[in-house]
Amino acid sequence: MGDIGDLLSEDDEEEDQDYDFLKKKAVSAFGFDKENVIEADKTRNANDSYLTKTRFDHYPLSPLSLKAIKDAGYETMTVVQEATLPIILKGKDVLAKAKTGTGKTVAFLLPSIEVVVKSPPTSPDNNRPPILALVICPTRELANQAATEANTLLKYHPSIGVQVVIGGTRLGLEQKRMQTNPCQILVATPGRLKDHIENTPGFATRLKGVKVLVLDEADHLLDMGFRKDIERIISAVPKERQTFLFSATVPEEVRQICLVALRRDHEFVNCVHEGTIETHQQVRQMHMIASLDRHFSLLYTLLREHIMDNVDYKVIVFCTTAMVTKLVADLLGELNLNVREIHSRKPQSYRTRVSNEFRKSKGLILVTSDVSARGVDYPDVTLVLQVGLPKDREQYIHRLGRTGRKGKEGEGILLLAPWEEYFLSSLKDLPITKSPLPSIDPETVKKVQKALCHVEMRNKEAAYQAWLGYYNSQKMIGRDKDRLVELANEFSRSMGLDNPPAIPKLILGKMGLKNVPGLRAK
Ligand SMILES: Nc1ncnc2c1ncn2[C@@H]1O[C@H](COP(=O)(O)OP(=O)(O)OP(=O)(O)O)[C@@H](O)[C@H]1O
Repeated sequence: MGDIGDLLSEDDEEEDQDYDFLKKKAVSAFGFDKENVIEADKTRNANDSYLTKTRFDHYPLSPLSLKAIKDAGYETMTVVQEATLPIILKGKDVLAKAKTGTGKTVAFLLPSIEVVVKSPPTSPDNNRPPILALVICPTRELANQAATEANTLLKYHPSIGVQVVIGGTRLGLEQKRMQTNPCQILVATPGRLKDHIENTPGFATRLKGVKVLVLDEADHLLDMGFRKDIERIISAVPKERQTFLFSATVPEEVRQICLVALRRDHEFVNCVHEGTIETHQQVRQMHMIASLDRHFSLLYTLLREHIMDNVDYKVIVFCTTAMVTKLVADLLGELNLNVREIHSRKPQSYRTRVSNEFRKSKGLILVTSDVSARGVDYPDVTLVLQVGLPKDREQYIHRLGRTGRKGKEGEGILLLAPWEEYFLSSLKDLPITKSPLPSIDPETVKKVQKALCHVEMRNKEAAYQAWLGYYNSQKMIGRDKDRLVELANEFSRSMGLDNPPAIPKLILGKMGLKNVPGLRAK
């Protein structure tokens, strides 16, 4: 993504759709009132455990799948698996809401594999063998992760194959793999799937065999810039199919939009009981308010304290954009912390390698943009630190959900500037408490300032431009352009710059910031 790409959030966010129009269209088309809402069994989940006592062999699943489940160490079903499997096995569409880290991937993969197992084998001379199950994920890491989980479950199904199509890899390589290897199950990111529909000979024919469509992180797929791609994908698969939409968050406005993908008699399985919180009780949530000029020193202090208190520390630091992520990673590296970075400006091979390394490691800090906000399953993360305004409440919840997985404990800190404090009103139902700021000794301030001097100027320029683009798109901040520029220049000073970097006129034009006082154009 070029410079302009940084003005958008990671996923090419488009202008918010006109929800009212879509809501009316969806409700009139499908009759929202037909939806049947099922609350997962409350009694089982009294202590907020993610596991039930129900064994997988309680259900008529393929013995080969059960064998793989046993090998994977999955002894009993999680709440969402127990709640959705019987409904899916009855052939119904499902919209499922369940907390982060509670096994949603297996919940949709297991029944998808059952559909494949029960489908008649394709004749070997069919050079367009049908793709029977299509799983859509919003990010590349998530697609790779879901494919890996699928392969775990397919351990004893040698004739069933999973393929992955994601951006950042050569289209031709993916075409070859899908042609030469079994591909009854395809896991894809929306943009790259659309590429194949439009450019891979015979691919559209193969999609006509789809019996199961899964939208993982469904609310994200339906509300961001993905919408058009998702609608294109839905039009490319048969209407006669089962559809599963899964997420840890299902905001009301998305409930309506889900109807463009689901049958009117679908079931809404809600594993987050009414009146309970959408985050995990065992995850301690704090927020801190500090002026921008203290953020880098505070971040360093908080990380050092966490490292000293947790020998097996494993930290994720979320930043607002790819370029701010790069700046923070460079700074923390200069401060000799053990840091890796993942964002959209890194090549896919690098992202995959770092993602796999972080999954297996402890004693590591991953600085990342929202490409790692949802779904990625990194075991034993001890702290999630969110620096600056999350895109919205849902993104805060998903980011926090990178810790506290599988019932484990965890910690979340949200670091905001005073003018970002309004965001907390969207979290008021969550157990997030205000934490006093740790004391920052003058030596630390000096050390951070010195480290900042070693961060390349072009990284600071890119971070400044991306910062401006991000906050320009946040309604509460971006609507007062003069104030936005004042705040951006405060951010510029926090990077140690005496003068804010100049920004190309074209970019300023795109942002609607031409001639705003305080900006330098080039
Ligand atoms: N029945 C089970 N028993 C034990 N562990 C399980 C079971 N099912 C899945 N898991 C494991 O639980 C972890 C979390 O699963 P998964 O990543 O699917 O969570 P999720 O609900 O999709 O989270 P998110 O909302 O963040 O996407 C994974 O490591 C997975 O292997």
